Formats: sequence, structure tokens, C-alpha cells
Amino acid sequence: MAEITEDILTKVIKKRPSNSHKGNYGRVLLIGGSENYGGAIIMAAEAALNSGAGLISVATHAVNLDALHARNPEVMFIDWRDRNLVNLMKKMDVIVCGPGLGSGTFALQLMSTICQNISQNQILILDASALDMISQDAKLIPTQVGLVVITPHQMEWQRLSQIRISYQTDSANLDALKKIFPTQNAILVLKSNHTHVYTKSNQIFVNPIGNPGMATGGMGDTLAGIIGGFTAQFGDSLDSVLAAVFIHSLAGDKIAENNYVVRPTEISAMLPQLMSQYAN
Ligand SMILES: NC(=O)C1=CN([C@@H]2O[C@H](COP(=O)(O)OP(=O)(O)OC[C@H]3O[C@@H](n4cnc5c(N)ncnc54)[C@H](OP(=O)(O)O)[C@@H]3O)[C@@H](O)[C@H]2O)[C@@H](O)CC1
Ligand SMILES: Nc1ncnc2c1ncn2[C@@H]1O[C@H](COP(=O)(O)OP(=O)(O)O)[C@@H](O)[C@H]1O
Ligand SMILES: [Mg+2]
Repeated sequence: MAEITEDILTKVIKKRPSNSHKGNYGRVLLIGGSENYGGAIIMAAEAALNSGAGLISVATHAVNLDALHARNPEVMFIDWRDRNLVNLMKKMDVIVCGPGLGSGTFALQLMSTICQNISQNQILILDASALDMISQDAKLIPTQVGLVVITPHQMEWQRLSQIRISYQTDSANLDALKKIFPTQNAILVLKSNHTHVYTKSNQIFVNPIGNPGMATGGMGDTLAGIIGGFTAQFGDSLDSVLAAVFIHSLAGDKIAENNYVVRPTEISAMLPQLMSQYAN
């Protein structure tokens, strides 16, 4: 097992060439935010925006539109019941699904639409409720997809892998990852106070930083958005995912130097400045 180090940030974060435009930094669609959990998808979208995705769209319950735009007018909106959502999905480089999605019949339909329409040149990041839905129905896992990144916390991983938290050893986790995604290119980001990242080729990484001030609702939603932003602009590599995990905790540690609590939105606020320090 290897520790993720600061070097991953200099390796991944690139200075932007002058002759570039928003289309060069990736299109991300975030799907989630039921009537009760709008904040989750707003925080994920803010994280994707602040981590540098070129174009960001959010498919959510209509009730979330005003809050989303009041907070981040840079982000585009589509009602998640809009028939055009399927066409929009097809234009995306990255789809992040799950923060605040909920688990009703409609959420199931959305997952099924993603599963049927996503393609080999797209990245899918599954978090929160989306993971609970694939736990209940493996047919919702797409076979034609470029990369799937799953970001469960330990209880979500228990539901998906059937491994109880105290039995979530590295070897059991690797076996489960391969069993759940037999043919797909898949990365498991198993979140905890020291998040582990697993690949199907038996690579294991541990995140040595982060702090308990980060134990605040919305922290995982923010990580999902950063992974979306990093894979959209720096590519569908393991390194992009490792860098996202590391910078999320690095920001958390910097905020915790003089704050008892770390707000997820403050992590997002810190990203543009942190990224400029590591870009080369
Ligand atoms: N502002 C918003 O809109 C927000 C909306 N959100 C949305 O809410 C939805 C539900 O997501 P969820 O994560 O809150 O609920 P769930 O999956 O039931 O997990 C909690 C259970 O697991 C247990 N547990 C054990 N180990 C654990 C661990 N390491 N980390 C965490 N939990 C651990 C834990 O144990 P306990 O606390 O009882 O000790 C408890 O029994 C989802 O769609 C999400 O996006 C949130 O993002 C917050 C902000
Ligand atoms: N004690 C802790 N130390 C370090 N990181 C933590 C700690 N508690 C939570 N985190 C981080 O916060 C995030 C929590 O994710 P999650 O439970 O999905 O949050 P939410 O669903 O509320 O957004 C993960 O990235 C996890 O690593
Ligand atoms: Mg979560």
C-alpha cells in the first residue's frame, strides 16, 4: 500500500495554455438533489466549478433552481424531469450521480437512463444514493463506460459489497471491487478518516491527511464534485482521482489550522488558490 503524497498535485495540476477555452477543461453533469437534499448537489457542483471544470450542468429537482443560481450562476440547470436530459448526458465528459439523489422510483429511472446511455468515452462518478441503488440492482451498473469511480463511505460500501465495516480489509475490498465491476475500468474511493483508493489491478493507496473537523455533512458531496472537476480537465486517470482526494483533505487541514469545524463550502472556496500553488 502506498501513501498519497503532495507530489501528486504537481504531477496532475497543469498550467493552462493561453490558447485554450472552456471546452478544453471538460463538461461535467451532476445529477442529484431531491426536494430535501438540494444542498448536496449544490455543494458538489460548487466543488466541480472551483476545481476547474470548464462547463458544469446540474440536473436536479426544479425546487433547487433558485438556490443553485443564487449561489453559483456559472452553473447551468436542467430540470431532472426534462426529456432533453438524455441528449445532454451524451454531450458530457463526466457524469457525477448521487449526491442527495434519494432512492424513490424516479431516482431509479434516472439511474437506469444513465446506465443505458453512457458510453465508453465518458467517466461516471457514483456517490451516495446512487451507490445504494446499484447495491439493490446490479443491472443499473453500466457495462459500456470509460471509467467508473465509486465514492462510498463505509456504510455505503457495506451495503454495496455486503462486507460489514469491521471486515472491510484491503483484500476483501479488492475482491468485492472486481466482483461488482467484472469488465469495467473501476476505481473505489472508500472514504473514512483515512480514505483508501483501490484499483482492479490491486493497487492500494491511503490518504494520510485530513482531520475530524471535516466530519460535516456535505464533505463527501464536495469530494465527488472535485473528482468530477479533476477527471474532466486532467483526464480519466487514477492520478486525477488521487489528486482530488488529496487536495480535498489538504484544504481541510489548512482550514482546521485555525478553525474547529471545516465547512465543505470553505474547502471549495480554497481550491482555486491551492491549485495555482501546485500548477506547473
Ligand atoms: N445538505 C444536504 O443536502 C446533504 C445531503 N446528504 C445526502 O443524504 C443522503 C444520505 O446520506 P448519508 O450518508 O447521510 O446517509 P447513509 O448512507 O444512511 O449513511 C449514514 C449511516 O451510515 C453510518 N456510517 C458508518 N460509517 C460511516 C462513515 N464512515 N461515514 C458516514 N456514515 C457512516 C452512520 O452511522 P451513525 O451516524 O449512525 O453512527 C449512519 O447510520 C445522501 O443522498 C446524501 O448525498 C448528505 O450528503 C449530507 C448533506
Ligand atoms: N474524521 C475524519 N477525518 C478525516 N476526514 C474525514 C473525517 N470524517 C469525515 N471525513 C471525510 O469527509 C467525507 C465524508 O463523506 P460522506 O460521509 O459521504 O459525507 P456527505 O455524504 O455528508 O457529503 C469523506 O471524504 C471523509 O474522508
Ligand atoms: Mg456522502
